[in-house]
Amino acid sequence: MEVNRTGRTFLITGGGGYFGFRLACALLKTSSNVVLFDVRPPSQELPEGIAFMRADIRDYTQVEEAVRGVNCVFHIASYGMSGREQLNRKLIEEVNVQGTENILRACVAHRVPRLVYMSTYNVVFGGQEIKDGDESLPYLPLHPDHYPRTKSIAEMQVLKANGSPLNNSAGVLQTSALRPAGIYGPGEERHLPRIVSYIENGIFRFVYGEPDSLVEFVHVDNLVSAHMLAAEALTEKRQHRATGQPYFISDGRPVNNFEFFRPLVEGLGYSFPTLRLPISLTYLFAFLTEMVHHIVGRIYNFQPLLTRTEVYKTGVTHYFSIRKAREELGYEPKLYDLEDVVQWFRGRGHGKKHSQSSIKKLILDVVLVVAFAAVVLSCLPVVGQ
Ligand SMILES: NC(=O)c1ccc[n+]([C@@H]2O[C@H](COP(=O)([O-])OP(=O)(O)OC[C@H]3O[C@@H](n4cnc5c(N)ncnc54)[C@H](O)[C@@H]3O)[C@@H](O)[C@H]2O)c1
Repeated sequence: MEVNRTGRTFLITGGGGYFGFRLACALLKTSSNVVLFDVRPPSQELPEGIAFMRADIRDYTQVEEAVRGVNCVFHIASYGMSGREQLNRKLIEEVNVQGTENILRACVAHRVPRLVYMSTYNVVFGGQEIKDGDESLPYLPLHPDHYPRTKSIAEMQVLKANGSPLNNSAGVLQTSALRPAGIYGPGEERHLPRIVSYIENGIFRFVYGEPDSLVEFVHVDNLVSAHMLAAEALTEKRQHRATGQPYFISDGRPVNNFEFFRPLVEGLGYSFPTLRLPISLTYLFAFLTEMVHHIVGRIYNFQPLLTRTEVYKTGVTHYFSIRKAREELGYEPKLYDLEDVVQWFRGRGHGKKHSQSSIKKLILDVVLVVAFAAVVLSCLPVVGQ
């Protein structure tokens, strides 16, 4: 790893991921040195001025080495957000909780004055309806699964560490936490490829929940600007305005989850589904999928079609005010749509080219009908009680 330690140096944990790399490229334009810290390298080539360190936040020695000489840490690395990752409790705990402890300890020991933590909506949301919530909402006392529980613990650790005296009386550590909505943008690697594969494989045949249920998204570049503003707002120049504070960050436009993706479905040449299922039935289906994964997952760790958490994250209304971020950080989201995402997928050969064979379609229909019949049948004893 070759870094020029003169000038400002930013360390991005999880910098090999989609968001971390995008943030790094934006920071580079401000003539800063950037170090990416990740267990995997970014999928794109490293521009000059960005260094990559292959390392693990669970290893304190590696974290210590990375933070030396750094002015600000963006702590983005995490594990367990979606799909089968959500079911690996041990790794989720180690990366999200112990990893964050290591980062904070190393910042104090090596006199890093600023840290911005990438948190999530899910520290306060666990499937209950929230309309125009704000930062006064309490942390959810009981989390339905490990990812939000550990993100919540980590966020509390980060905000509690605010004001910690740095080693050798070199001032104090200033911290802030950003809680973003679901991230989208061209090249996004976590949600969009999975959604596109469901569309292309004919699995996206139904939507669920109420048509007027609302959720939120954030374009990657709006989120990048929020991170840069938060880091600025931890400096003396901005009167340490963001110190010890959490902020909800989104595009500021609540939307129905499935309607949000309509331009992607149609832009790739597919029809938007007309079948709408009750959320309770979909939840039960997700529960059964998780049960099957629990039994079969040790032999074949398949990607579950949907988990219960994903069902309520997409089907239950929850959106938050970005007023605090506007007022205190100066955050002003730009208007984006899914057009660049559609073009990104089209540019890589995606999009409907010919109609699916009727045999394949028939088999898929039968599989889906059987799966849902199993869900309905499994409800019957409960209904009869
Ligand atoms: N994707 C979203 O919609 C969304 C929404 C809200 C919050 N977030 C938060 O954004 C951040 C990025 O999330 P993501 O999952 O979407 O992106 P991601 O998977 O692209 O980034 C996470 C990165 O962390 C790295 N990482 C995992 N374990 C590590 C370890 N032990 N040591 C070092 N690096 C490690 C991964 O290799 C990966 O590159 C996370 O903190 C997540 O909680 C994401």
